[in-house]
Amino acid sequence: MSKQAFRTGTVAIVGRPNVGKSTLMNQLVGAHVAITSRKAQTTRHRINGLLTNSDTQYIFVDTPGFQTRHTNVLNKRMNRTVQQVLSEVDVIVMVVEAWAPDERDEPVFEMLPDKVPVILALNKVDRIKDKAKFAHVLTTWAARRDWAALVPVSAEKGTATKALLYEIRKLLPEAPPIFDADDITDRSERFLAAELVRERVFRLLGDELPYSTAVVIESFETEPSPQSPEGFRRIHATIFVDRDGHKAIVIGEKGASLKRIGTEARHAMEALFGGKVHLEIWVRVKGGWADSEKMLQQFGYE
Ligand SMILES: Nc1nc2c(ncn2[C@@H]2O[C@H](COP(=O)(O)OP(=O)(O)OP(=O)(O)O)[C@@H](O)[C@H]2O)c(=O)[nH]1
Repeated sequence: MSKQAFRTGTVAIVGRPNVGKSTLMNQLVGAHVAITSRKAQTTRHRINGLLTNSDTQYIFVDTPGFQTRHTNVLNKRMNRTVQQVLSEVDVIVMVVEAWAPDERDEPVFEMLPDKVPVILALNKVDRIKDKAKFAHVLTTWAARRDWAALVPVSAEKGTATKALLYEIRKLLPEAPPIFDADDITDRSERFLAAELVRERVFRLLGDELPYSTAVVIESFETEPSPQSPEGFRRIHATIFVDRDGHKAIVIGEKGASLKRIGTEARHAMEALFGGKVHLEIWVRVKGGWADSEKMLQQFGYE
């Protein structure tokens, strides 16, 4: 049998909050996920995860801060960024909940570009009881646009996620891999953990905090865990800012920003490291850090 041509391409996973995007991403990329913010400079977009197997490299790109709930100026601008990213990927996977179309899916649906193939992943099928109703949901979605495929999945149980990868592969261009499969193994988990927190700070607050933050991992402990062979990690990080005003921005109203940074960074760490993570983040003001060579070294910027 002749060997299949290698395929490499970019994939964006979109969907309204809580439909299971992170869970799906974790299932798809498994242990091979790589957050490679430095590497990301070699492609046009930031990378959320990477899966390389014998014939395909899936590059899952980040769609920063897609917001449907609030429509302030910043969010509108961020949504334009999302649209830009979506128009440039090879494949889009739109995730919805399988039991019924939901009007909250509409803003995401409306953002889908015409020129990029879109796969509809109907997630959480493990909770489907009424098969006839589900068939109706499928037909309703099928009529809405020319989907590349409709794939019922359970991100949580891992049902049909292989089928989804198969459908994605079909739509990727023939090309050699961009990343080595194990390119990041020389990066310590500690380093990656700091990058993940920093990435979230930039992703959520980048416009307000240009380059004035640094992240230091104060402690990083891995304990054995009966629930997971990869262990349980306790990570304590500090976000350094150089002004009190910036500290307030990072923390946000009633701590909302910091909470979101923590939750998203923790999800990303769990995807990357494989086991559960307990993440604690503090914000400290350290004036002028960006000008101090000693501090820069301490923060890992040579
Ligand atoms: N029953 C069931 N629950 C699922 C499945 N996939 C995800 N969930 C649950 O749905 C909830 C949301 O999952 P997430 O992966 O955090 O969803 P998300 O779309 O990334 O959410 P945001 O980060 O808010 O955008 C979690 O409680 C998951 O456990 C599934 O296949 N079946």
